[in-house]
Amino acid sequence: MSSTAQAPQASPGAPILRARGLTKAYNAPVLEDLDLDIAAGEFVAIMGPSGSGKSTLLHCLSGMTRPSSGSVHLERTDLASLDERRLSELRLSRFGFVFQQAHLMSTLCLLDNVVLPGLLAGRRPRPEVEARGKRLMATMGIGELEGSDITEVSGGQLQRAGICRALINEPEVIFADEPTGALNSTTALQILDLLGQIHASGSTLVMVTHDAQVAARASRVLVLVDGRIVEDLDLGAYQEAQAGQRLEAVSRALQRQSV
Ligand SMILES: Nc1ncnc2c1ncn2[C@@H]1O[C@H](COP(=O)(O)OP(=O)(O)OP(=O)(O)O)[C@@H](O)[C@H]1O
Repeated sequence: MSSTAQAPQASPGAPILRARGLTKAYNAPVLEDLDLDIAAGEFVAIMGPSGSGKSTLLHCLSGMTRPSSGSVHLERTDLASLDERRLSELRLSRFGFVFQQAHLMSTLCLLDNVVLPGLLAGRRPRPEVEARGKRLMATMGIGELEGSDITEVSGGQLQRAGICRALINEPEVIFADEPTGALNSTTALQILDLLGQIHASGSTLVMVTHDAQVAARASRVLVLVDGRIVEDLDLGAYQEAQAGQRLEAVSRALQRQSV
């Protein structure tokens, strides 16, 4: 087991995620010396032009990609201090992932797909994991589809199952990359409502989106341009009901950056 470098003792209200000097380059620089704190319970939307580094930022924050330099801490744990096995355990047990496509396994029924990360984590007995999977599927409105093959259900139902799978290990942070990008507008709204409920229940949510209307659901919007955060907008100042004002604030921030 590798040693786990730890940051100084976290104080109350300390960020759940903290990036310092985060830099990532492939052939060219993608993220440049980025500092970011995300507090527990925040719903952060990451926006910006195509190629600005949104997905790369999400991947670095979630330990899917290692930064070229700089650090990412989950509470007191420095992700860079973990070897691949420990990093993968951390991702499995403490993070949940929702992608544009649910990427479910075609050889498993929906329930078996949902519970798979719970079984892999090995923290709870199978019956307990299955009971949680069934509860999640019922909450997400797909309880009757437990035994269904993934080819028998709609894109929205697949995405609901993908969200259940992301929640199976009760993650501290849920990362979503364009979670509604492949859905029609009605289904997208339903999925956004579900993500909103998950946030309202206390989860931390970090979501990449191209869509200002989607970002307006967040409590905070980051605008990324050329790998730098050029706008950090607090939407928490607006009440939930002030949807129009939230959307205008996001649109103004994007216009300032000509995104
Ligand atoms: N694995 C990789 N190998 C090489 N280059 C990469 C890799 N991942 C991303 N890039 C490059 O990094 C840059 C930023 O990509 P990224 O996907 O983070 O941007 P984005 O803002 O999410 O874009 P989009 O909105 O189009 O999805 C792009 O130029 C991309 O080609």
